[in-house]
Amino acid sequence: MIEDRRWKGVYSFEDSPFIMEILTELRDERTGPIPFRKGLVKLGRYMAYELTKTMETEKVPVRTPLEETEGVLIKDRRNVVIITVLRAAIPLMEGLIKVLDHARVGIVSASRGKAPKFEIEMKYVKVPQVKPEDTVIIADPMIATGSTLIRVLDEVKKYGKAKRYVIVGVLAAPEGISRIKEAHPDVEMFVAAIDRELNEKGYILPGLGDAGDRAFGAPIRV
Ligand SMILES: O=P(O)(O)OC[C@H]1O[C@H](OP(=O)(O)OP(=O)(O)O)[C@H](O)[C@@H]1O
Ligand SMILES: O=c1cc[nH]c(=O)[nH]1
Ligand SMILES: [Mg+2]
Repeated sequence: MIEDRRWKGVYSFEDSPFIMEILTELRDERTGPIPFRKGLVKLGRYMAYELTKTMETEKVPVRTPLEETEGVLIKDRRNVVIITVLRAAIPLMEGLIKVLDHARVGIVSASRGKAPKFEIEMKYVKVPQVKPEDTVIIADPMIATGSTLIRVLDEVKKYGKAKRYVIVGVLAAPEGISRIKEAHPDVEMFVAAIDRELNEKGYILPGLGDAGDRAFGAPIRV
């Protein structure tokens, strides 16, 4: 996990060959929906494991069949809310919750409109009460213009003040990170990699394409 020099509290996993190998398969245009979803689940699991290294722990007594010794309890792992941003975060959340198995889960829908406005349509919001001891993890694989996550954070912050707000994603563009940090400076970000830029349609370059469509197929309008 490396903190990027450009922003405070923004980390990538470019130092982890295993996470980079999963990302390479996700980027590959030949990867179909089944391995794509499996890759997102794997990333969620390993990124959650890495995230536990940043959580508060305490020493606890434990009795083995032979004697009393000292063990560890990750206190913060008991106080997690995962916000799943439809659609593409569904498999990422499935991975995160394997490690953060005590998590309460909120679901929000967010659909980004076309360039140049990229208006966010948010029709469905089901979020649990957020408590002061909670770490709120917002799962969304793609952080492009940042509009989606700014809107999600504005919304989620209405449900109570958390100890930490943490975005977990796969790829982020520098433009999106800067906009999110400007609007919500308290937010930490953990992404597999930070890519170069956005194209004129708001897609991340080199990126992996449309994460929702690659995981679930392109929707049609009827
Ligand atoms: O940072 P932004 O510019 O706001 O873009 C990022 C958003 O775009 C994608 O969602 P999309 O609207 O395509 O919905 P989907 O997951 O249903 O495909 C992605 O999953 C993010 O939520
Ligand atoms: O590159 C991008 C940008 C937004 N949403 C995606 O799924 N991919
Ligand atoms: Mg999409």
